[in-house]
Amino acid sequence: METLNHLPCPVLVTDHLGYIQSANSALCALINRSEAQLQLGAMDALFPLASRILLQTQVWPLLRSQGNVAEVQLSLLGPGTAELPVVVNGQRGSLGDVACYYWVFFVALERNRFEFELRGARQHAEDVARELVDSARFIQTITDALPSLVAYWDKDERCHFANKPYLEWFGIHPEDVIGSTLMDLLGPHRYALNEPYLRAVLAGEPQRFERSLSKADGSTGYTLAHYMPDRNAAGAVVGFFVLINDISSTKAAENELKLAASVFRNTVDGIMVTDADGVILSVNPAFSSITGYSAEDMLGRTPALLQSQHHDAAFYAAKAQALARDGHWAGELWSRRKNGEAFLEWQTITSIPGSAETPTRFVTVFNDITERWHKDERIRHLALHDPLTDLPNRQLLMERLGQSIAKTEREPRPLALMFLDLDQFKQVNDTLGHDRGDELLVRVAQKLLSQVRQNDTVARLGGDEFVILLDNPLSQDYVAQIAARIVDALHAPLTLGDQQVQLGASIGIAMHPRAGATPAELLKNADAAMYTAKRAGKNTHRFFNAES
Ligand SMILES: Nc1nc2c(ncn2[C@@H]2O[C@H](COP(=O)(O)OP(=O)(O)OP(=O)(O)O)[C@@H](O)[C@H]2O)c(=O)[nH]1
Repeated sequence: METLNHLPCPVLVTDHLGYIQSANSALCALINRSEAQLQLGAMDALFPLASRILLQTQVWPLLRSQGNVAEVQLSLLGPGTAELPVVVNGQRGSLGDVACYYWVFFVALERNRFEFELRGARQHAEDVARELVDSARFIQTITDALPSLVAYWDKDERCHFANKPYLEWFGIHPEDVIGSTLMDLLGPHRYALNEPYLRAVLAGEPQRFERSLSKADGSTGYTLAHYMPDRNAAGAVVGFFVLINDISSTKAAENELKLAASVFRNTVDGIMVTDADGVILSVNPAFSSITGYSAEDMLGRTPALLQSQHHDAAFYAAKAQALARDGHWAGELWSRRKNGEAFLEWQTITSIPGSAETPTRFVTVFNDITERWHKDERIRHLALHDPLTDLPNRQLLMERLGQSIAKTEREPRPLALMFLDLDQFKQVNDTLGHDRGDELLVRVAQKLLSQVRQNDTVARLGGDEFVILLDNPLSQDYVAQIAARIVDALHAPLTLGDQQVQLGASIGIAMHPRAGATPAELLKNADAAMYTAKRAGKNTHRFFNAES
């Protein structure tokens, strides 16, 4: 019975009649009796009357029939007259071959404390469990509301947690995800792609990688994934957290930006970005190669640095006004390179309206069309000039004549048209050759130009026929003087190679408007007057006279 003494609660062993076989030290201490005093006495003696009645009427019958009783509230006689409330549990047992009964007492006070502690522990466990449930729900709710995909996988690659976006991305039912493996989720192909990162994170290395990731709906998103190792208290990796962000739109925007930056760098068009005050914020390499100004030259300056002398202040003012009104301007513009050379550009300026976050910007895109302009000019020139002498041809002469006539309608003034034909030119060709004839025609052109003013026109109609348009000559006498001067100048001997040549010229003059109101009329009548001069003996001039 020694073992009973190790028990912290009071214990009594009786025979089937209730005689005490043994009592442990906890019981002896409780009721302040020695075991010897108790030995072989009736257990009833340990209880006050009320408890004894309960024992005999309730407890023993139950114990005999069932073999045990539990949680019976009785009182023990304590030291003096004290009654100690106890809770009694009885259990049938045996000592060798003899049946016996074990009685275990819980002192109510202790029992209450124990129960209190037990209740407290239970409450605590419930609270912890509730907290766990609450925190799981909290995490689930929070992560479900995130745009990111969140999951947790253990070291065996089994899923313990996945938020709603994660489930939706992969098209998994919430019930199916917990416990499923990564291989189940990803399939062999995607698993193989992810495997290096899995190995690395399970080896304790956080992973960050970008990847196209197909969705359950068949579309593909561009993602940025993070794998973060989860370690236990001992530092061993027990799983890993997954955080995936869909960065498709950021990536697309990034790609657009990259493309725009690449266009900015590589386009052959010059690009200049200014702020609302026209201060240059950036220029591209093509800008520098066209203008000769580096980015360092231009940043912080204004485009005024490029202005040429080709346009007046009104031009620039009109351009600024159109830009302010329409947010856009396009046109040709002469500008100046760093080396001072003028160049023609085709320029487009677009204003990019600002917002609260972004200020207004002006983007100027231009290309150098000087060369094309020169080519066009050359073509235009060739179309309107005589290739041999470079004098205006018939078409240009008629245009200018038309313009001059139109001008006289606004501000009346005299116009004289001289038709000049060389005398005996054929002979030059015949005797000196066609090349010498050409040379002579060029010399004649030069002589004619030297006889007239800047705003007069000397044209060659072809062969040895020239026309001179005198714009606003002082008088008919003045015209006659010029004609005589020209005849004299052409009559002066010329040296062609080693030959001396003396030419003559016949000039017919039509005065506007008397000798014709239209270019064609004037030309026809000047031609007629020239024939009159030829008939009069050549090397002279005649005015057109309608009566003659
Ligand atoms: N060298 C050269 N000769 C030309 C050119 N175009 C026309 N001719 C020649 O110029 C001559 C002009 O003819 P005409 O005006 O009838 O001859 P002309 O000898 O001046 O006769 P008159 O005017 O009556 O004095 C012709 O012999 C043409 O072949 C040219 O571009 N170069």
